Amino acid sequence: MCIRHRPESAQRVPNEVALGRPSRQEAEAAVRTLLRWAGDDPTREGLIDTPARVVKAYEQIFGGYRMDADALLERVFEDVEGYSDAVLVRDIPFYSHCEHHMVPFMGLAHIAYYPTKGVVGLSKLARVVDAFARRLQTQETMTAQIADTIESILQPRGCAVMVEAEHLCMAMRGVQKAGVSTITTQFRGVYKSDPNEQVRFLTFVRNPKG
Ligand SMILES: Nc1nc2c(ncn2[C@@H]2O[C@H](COP(=O)(O)OP(=O)(O)OP(=O)(O)O)[C@@H](O)[C@H]2O)c(=O)[nH]1
Ligand SMILES: [Zn+2]
Repeated sequence: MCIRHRPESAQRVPNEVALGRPSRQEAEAAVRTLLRWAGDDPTREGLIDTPARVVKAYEQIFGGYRMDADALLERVFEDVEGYSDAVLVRDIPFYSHCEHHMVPFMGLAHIAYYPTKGVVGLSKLARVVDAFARRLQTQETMTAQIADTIESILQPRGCAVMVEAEHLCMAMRGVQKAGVSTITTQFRGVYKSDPNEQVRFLTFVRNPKG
């Protein structure tokens, strides 16, 4: 097993101090404002604890801003008998929020990479998905960020990421089309240069579970 060390400058966590993060009290007051704007009374019994609950929920669903995705891939297992074929982790469920409406989009992520100097713990790939999903996102940005992190930290021969999701901002408001699926992909290394690798990836992703 080996742990890679990275320079501070390589870490990609937004700097909360530089962003001037508001206090919890300020965040709760903002929720009360939105409740009033929506037409309800934040002082009624059913809503009295809601601002605190919303802020607590935001800590989790936007917890990705405080996750260092690069660090999640630091530990590599080298003792795998020279295994060097693709590793594909598919059907990773995620929940994110679109940066345009702050409304959820959710779906599945599929990730493959060709290891070079050992393999990474499988759960860590799912954690990388969460690190980017738990932020305000576009699906395209999230897909690219996952691929960028795997490529820069693991330096694999190739890396493929596919994300398929439904955006509630298209289902419950606006154009109101439920059940629409959006698919985004990023192919790097051999997955970019060799169309056969893309086909193999898509075949594994689509292969029915048996
Ligand atoms: N490309 C992309 N678009 C997204 C994503 N999430 C939401 N959108 C779209 O962002 C667009 C925002 O469009 P705007 O015209 O600025 O906002 P709007 O008036 O609320 O648009 P409507 O949703 O059409 O009512 C919409 O077309 C959404 O469907 C995403 O992850 N990727
Ligand atoms: Zn949206």
